[in-house]
Amino acid sequence: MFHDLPEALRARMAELEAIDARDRTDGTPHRRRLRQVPPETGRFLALLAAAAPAGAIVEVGTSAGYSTLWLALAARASGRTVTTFEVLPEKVALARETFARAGVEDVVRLVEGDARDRVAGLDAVGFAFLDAEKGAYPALYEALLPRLVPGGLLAADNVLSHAEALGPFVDRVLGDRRVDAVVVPIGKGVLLARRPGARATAGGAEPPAAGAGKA
Ligand SMILES: C[S@@+](CC[C@H](N)C(=O)[O-])C[C@H]1O[C@@H](n2cnc3c(N)ncnc32)[C@H](O)[C@@H]1O
Repeated sequence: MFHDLPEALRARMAELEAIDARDRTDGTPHRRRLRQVPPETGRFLALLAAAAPAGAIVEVGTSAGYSTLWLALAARASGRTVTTFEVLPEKVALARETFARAGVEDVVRLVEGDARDRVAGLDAVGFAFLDAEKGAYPALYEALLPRLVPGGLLAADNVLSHAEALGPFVDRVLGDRRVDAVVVPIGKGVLLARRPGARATAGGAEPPAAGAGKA
């Protein structure tokens, strides 16, 4: 996925990385800042999404579409699509520009509006990524969890950078018997939860051990 990135996609990623870095130092107001995941988190999300069981890839919090580009790589690699939700019209416009310029419109569906009103319409989610306002995480988690397929994954960003605001949510998920969860110290801290239920290997059977069947 990460080798030989299409030039148009690589160029838009680099442009958004530069805007995001500038935003963080030049006093750009919070609402206008892109507030993107760092590249290592993007790569991590792409690997998780590509390895997740069959089902849609869903993102809440598109901004200008930087993390969506990483998820689009996973979508291409695994033959699925990304549905991404963004509430601010100015961010929707930027994201549309990103997807057109990066050439990923065929694998990305951008939904405008508050995801809390819209995730109920989803089903069979293989991978979900939460990167929205922190106060919305508990409601979004509860709405998305029943929509995860068995073995489906949910990742939530900023759990270390916003440890105080997200602490109660993280504790609740870590103690939630409906999932297995862990905090991964990558980037700004990713809470990763898996809904149990799927067998570990395709077809539901373990591959034969090396040498099995030999006398
Ligand atoms: C941290 S930024 C997302 C950054 C993006 N994931 C990336 O890494 O490139 C959060 C975005 O979520 C959007 N947002 C916040 N709450 C939302 C909600 N309830 N539904 C949809 N979008 C939301 C904000 O407008 C903002 O653009």
